[in-house]
Amino acid sequence: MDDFIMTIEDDTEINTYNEEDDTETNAYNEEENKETDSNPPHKKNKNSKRLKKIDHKKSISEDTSLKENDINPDFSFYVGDDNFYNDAESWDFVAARAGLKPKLNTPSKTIDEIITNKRNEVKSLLNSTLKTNGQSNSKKEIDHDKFLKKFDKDNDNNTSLENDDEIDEIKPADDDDDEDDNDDIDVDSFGAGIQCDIYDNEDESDEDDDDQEESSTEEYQNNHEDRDNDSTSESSSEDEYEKQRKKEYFADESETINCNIAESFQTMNLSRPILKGLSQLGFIQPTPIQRQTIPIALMGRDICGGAITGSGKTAAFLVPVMERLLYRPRQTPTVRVLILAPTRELAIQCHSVATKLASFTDSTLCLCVGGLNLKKQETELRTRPDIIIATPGRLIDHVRNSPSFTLDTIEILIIDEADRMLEDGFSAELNEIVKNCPKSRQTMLFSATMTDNVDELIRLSLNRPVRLMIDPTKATAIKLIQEFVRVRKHREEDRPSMLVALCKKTFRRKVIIFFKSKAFAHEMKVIFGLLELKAAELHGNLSQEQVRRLSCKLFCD
Ligand SMILES: Nc1ncnc2c1ncn2[C@@H]1O[C@H](COP(=O)(O)OP(=O)(O)OP(=O)(O)O)[C@@H](O)[C@H]1O
Repeated sequence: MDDFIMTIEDDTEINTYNEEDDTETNAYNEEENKETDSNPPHKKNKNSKRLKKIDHKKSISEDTSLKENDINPDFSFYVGDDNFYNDAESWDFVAARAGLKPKLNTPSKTIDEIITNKRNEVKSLLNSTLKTNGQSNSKKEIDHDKFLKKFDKDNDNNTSLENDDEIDEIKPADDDDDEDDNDDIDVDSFGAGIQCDIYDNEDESDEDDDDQEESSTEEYQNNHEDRDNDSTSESSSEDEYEKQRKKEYFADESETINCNIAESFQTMNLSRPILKGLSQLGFIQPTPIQRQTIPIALMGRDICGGAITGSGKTAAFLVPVMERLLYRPRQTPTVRVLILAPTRELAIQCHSVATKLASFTDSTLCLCVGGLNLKKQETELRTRPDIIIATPGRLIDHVRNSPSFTLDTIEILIIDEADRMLEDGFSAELNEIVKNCPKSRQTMLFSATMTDNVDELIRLSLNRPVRLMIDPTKATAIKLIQEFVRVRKHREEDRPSMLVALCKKTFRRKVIIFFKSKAFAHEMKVIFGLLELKAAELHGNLSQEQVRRLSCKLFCD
């Protein structure tokens, strides 16, 4: 969408061209023209003589009248400072501006309008081609593959759609052996329900094997095995070392064994206002992560919690926080709890659960995320709310720029989606926040794929955290079936066309596709639109209003 908007904005810039400037230039040119007319005649003559000479040589076999028409004997080519502004004579914006004006006055189009126009254009083009080929009687659907090819050409895009046959040949990974025999045809395998670790191992060796000559295969395999053995023994000693480090870093399980007994919210010794808040949320029984986390968090221990998406991690950290806040000293308002989330959507979601949970308490909350009014937030922060729910960027903005706002009083630091926060994009911000919080705080990390990499966690200066991994053997939700399509390196350019084919033939409804970049997501949205596949894009370049409209559309339809 941005590409199109930028195009329109470029035009707008041209529109700012000053009429007065232009008039001045024209006036100036007229004067210059007069001066040019009065150029010394001898130079003209010299040039015309030279031209005539050349002309004479060339035109031996040509008609004389034609020659005279082609070459104007009065033409002069004089390169000198005086004549510099001669160029300006032809530099007339009138025509260009006249061409631009109607464009500029038209309202800017939405991406969907642009897609529809483009689609119609190509449709009519295809129809007319079919008619001229005498195939107009076949009222079949437009061949979308051809259409995409046409689109590719139009846009000089590197997306090239192969024949449908190729997509038909996507096979389960079990057929990998056959695939090697016929590499050109069946280069991509479709592995239904195959575990990823199998895929990973085979992928590497397959690619290597393809390039190996018969004679060198044995040697290669031997080397490979040797290397494997070496790396296995290395990794096993590394494992031992890591295990030891983890043992020293994390709290011993025996320390917390007595805590894992709470079967219901009532047996967790929670206060009435919290129990009321829970029942208002409709939470009757705690989920496994809540059952394990709440009692340990209430003891003030640091926690590294990992549980699958949708397992109730938010309430797992909010309940002990709310409970502890009931016993806080109330003389001076103080910011005591900081909850960090990687995105504003997650922060808003967390804030909404926290608000409901706190509705029977006197705890105060503040949402501190990008997109909201900075001044308003600053005023809210000055009231010293008990809990701040924030995204790292906006919080740092306040730490640096809001006078009198500090993190010195934080007693509990919670990092939601900690694995994402530990990624490079957030690491500098996270370090700065952690450095600004007091060392004596309680720290809790939660994530669906919680890391237990000691090196990463050391940065967050946890104090012998308790590791709570619910169902660590199951990396994903139980009902989730994972399949994969393998795209070989030399077929990378076919990735978009494969995706389109999958969405047209196999997964036709309610599909979410994740891309590595906003640009790619946008590009695919355009391609889908042109192919009459209903699709919407959702990424950080959209305004809050666009996201809200899209959410309504997605979830209310
Ligand atoms: N004890 C409970 N009883 C009933 N429903 C619950 C309970 N705890 C959480 N839920 C509901 O389960 C859903 C998922 O909860 P939540 O968002 O906290 O999960 P999560 O593990 O944080 O997921 P994500 O990783 O996507 O953030 C929410 O709709 C929430 O209202």
